[in-house]
Amino acid sequence: MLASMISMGLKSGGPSTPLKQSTSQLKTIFALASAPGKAGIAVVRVSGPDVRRVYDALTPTPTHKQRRLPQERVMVNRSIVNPSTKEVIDRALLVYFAAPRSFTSQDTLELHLHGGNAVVGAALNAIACIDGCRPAERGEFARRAFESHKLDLTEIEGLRDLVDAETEMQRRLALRQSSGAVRQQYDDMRLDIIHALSIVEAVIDFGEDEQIEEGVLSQATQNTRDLAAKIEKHLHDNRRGEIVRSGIRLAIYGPPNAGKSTLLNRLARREAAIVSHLPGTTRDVIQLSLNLGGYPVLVSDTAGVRTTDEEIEQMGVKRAVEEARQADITLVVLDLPVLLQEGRLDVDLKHISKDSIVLLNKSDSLTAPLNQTQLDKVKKLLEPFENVFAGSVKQEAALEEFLFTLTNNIKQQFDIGMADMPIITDARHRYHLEQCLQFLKAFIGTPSNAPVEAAEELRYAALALGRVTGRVDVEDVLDALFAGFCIGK
Ligand SMILES: Nc1nc2c(ncn2[C@@H]2O[C@H](COP(=O)(O)OP(=O)(O)OP(=O)(O)O)[C@@H](O)[C@H]2O)c(=O)[nH]1
Ligand SMILES: [Mg+2]
Repeated sequence: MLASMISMGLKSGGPSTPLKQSTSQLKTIFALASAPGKAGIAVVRVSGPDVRRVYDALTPTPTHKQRRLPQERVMVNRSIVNPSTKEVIDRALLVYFAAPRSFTSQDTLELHLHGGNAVVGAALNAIACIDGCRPAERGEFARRAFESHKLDLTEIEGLRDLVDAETEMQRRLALRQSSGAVRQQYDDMRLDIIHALSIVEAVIDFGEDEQIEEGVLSQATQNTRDLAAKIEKHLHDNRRGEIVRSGIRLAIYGPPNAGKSTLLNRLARREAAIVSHLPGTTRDVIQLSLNLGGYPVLVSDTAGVRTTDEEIEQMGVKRAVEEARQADITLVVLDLPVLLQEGRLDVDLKHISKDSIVLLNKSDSLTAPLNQTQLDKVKKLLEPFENVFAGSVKQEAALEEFLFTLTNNIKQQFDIGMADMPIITDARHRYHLEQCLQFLKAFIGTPSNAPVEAAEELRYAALALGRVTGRVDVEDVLDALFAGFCIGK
């Protein structure tokens, strides 16, 4: 019986009541919402309790007409005036969003002005003179959206990432997160924990006697085990979400003179790095951002690795090794003719990940195409590397082919297909999810005759998940759950 009541309780447990407005929320805030500088349009956003007054002050109305805010969500054309001088600032389009149907949940007015610096400056000055208004702090509109429970932290982070997205994959990831899909998953997991917690709480209150249906507690433990396994799976996502969000770090690594900087320049389509026939040309790490197949890639060209007495070059080599160590992908570039001639690797690849891609460069300067014996020999030298390609960064077709392979490799490693999109896009999420998992494991390991301790572990687990979304009100939800119960009555 208890099980069915709990599920009823879960359904009836609606969202907790919104927070009371803080003093700062009682002020009306305003800011330029579009990018600063000249543009066709500039959008100024005003939000807070004084929006009606701002509208009245900025739009002159013939005395015989009653002042009225425009219909919500309908664009209207108005002359904007300076309330003190009555001078017309601009003829603009205005949209009104009535509370709570706005981004901040408060009354909001958007002014779509002509996007000139003087127009925007005059409009902002005019609003600043209206009582109760002040310029918004960084992120304050989003903060109000969060505080009014309109958005949770993951959705706000998603919005921030959507604005920052430079590539298609970043956009996809951010859009999914900003539209609440990630929040939903965390909320579901949190609800599972609270469900288990309510059962353990019932055991504490009433003991494991006839009032609690047999098997309910063991079912809750099993559900928690399933949840722990699910969280573990999320944590083992190869950090795809975090990496795609911040950019995949790709290090070009190899001995001097192999063509590393030439490759970087071809990728950048400009002379980003100095190229010369002299070994040891590159000393510092040279970085640039690229978009490969929709994935953001931060490419680093590094100094050629060799033993040297030259102090500056030694520093460069150290940096190169460090860069390869930190990279998500390493691209090893070797000089193929030299490799064939010397019959041995002229760079130590022991510490380089075996998933790295190896480019055997300068195939164009071979006197004859690679034969099978040579190929086998090279493969043996490069064991256990499997992603090995021969080509030349100086030949357009070969370079295109190599880029195609590289992009596919990136797609495979960092795939964020719609079906299996990672939910962790931030180290913050990972930290709290790891914490949650620890508490769940502690719960699973707690003996059944210690329900108080077990409940405590679940409570912490729910709090850890709540920290991801910014909802830490376990008690609220428990209250709502228990309101639907009739245990012991
Ligand atoms: N024939 C041929 N020459 C190449 C190719 N790639 C690079 N080179 C030449 O090889 C020389 C060295 O190229 P870099 O790109 O400076 O080599 P690097 O690996 O950056 O060298 P360091 O900075 O010294 O580590 C230059 O003269 C390039 O023009 C290639 O595919 N074919
Ligand atoms: Mg170089």
